[in-house]
Amino acid sequence: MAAAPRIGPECGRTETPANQKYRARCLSAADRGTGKIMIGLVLAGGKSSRLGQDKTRVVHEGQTLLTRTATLLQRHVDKVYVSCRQTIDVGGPWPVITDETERIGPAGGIITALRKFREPIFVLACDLPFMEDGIIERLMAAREERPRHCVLTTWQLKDTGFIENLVAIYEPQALPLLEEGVSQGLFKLSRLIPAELRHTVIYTEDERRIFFNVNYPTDLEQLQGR
Ligand SMILES: Nc1nc2c(ncn2[C@@H]2O[C@H](COP(=O)(O)OP(=O)(O)OP(=O)(O)O)[C@@H](O)[C@H]2O)c(=O)[nH]1
Repeated sequence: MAAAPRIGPECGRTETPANQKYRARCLSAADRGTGKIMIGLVLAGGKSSRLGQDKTRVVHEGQTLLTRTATLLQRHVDKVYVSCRQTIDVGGPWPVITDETERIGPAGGIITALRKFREPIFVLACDLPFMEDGIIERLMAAREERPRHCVLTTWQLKDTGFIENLVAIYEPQALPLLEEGVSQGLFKLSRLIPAELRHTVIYTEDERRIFFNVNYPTDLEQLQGR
């Protein structure tokens, strides 16, 4: 069965003229945007409410999750920024970008960075302790091969179809779609970019452990082998 459309009148959202215009612009985007990605964005502005402690400070193998993630991403891009709701001590050389719009979760951080740079951005959540260089490299290679209209290159779990929106490359052409969705009250990234504008790379059940993320105290216990 075909996936349900996530944008437009078919899914109950109002398709405004502005939305249609943005969509057409994205679909006809001529600049394919190949070449090295310069900007990396580590998302670190969450509330960690389920974990009950600041997940950026969780230490794993001698490093905080924030330091580990920023250091990993730094190996693949020119400049890494840390995305937060307010200025924090990131414990490293990475500049902080504070969200222009609050209370919309990771979308706020991504929108703020896309507005600032107008360049493709490699987005990585800070709570992925087993993330690897190979995953970043494979996503970058996949971006080079994407259909030219796609504004997002991201990972998808083979068996369930689950989309990993926070290990992903957002093109500048994604910005109007994100802004439009947010203005309509949609904050979940999975609903902001329609499937036809998304280029996905499949990962298997065996690779799932690489995408393990720390959300709950039980995840932390698992991470620390308790
Ligand atoms: N810049 C920014 N990053 C965010 C925001 N909300 C979440 N993130 C980051 O996005 C990633 C995924 O966050 P979630 O696990 O969904 O949310 P969380 O706030 O960390 O945790 P919960 O409060 O338990 O939902 C993490 O790296 C967060 O730090 C936000 O409002 N702004």
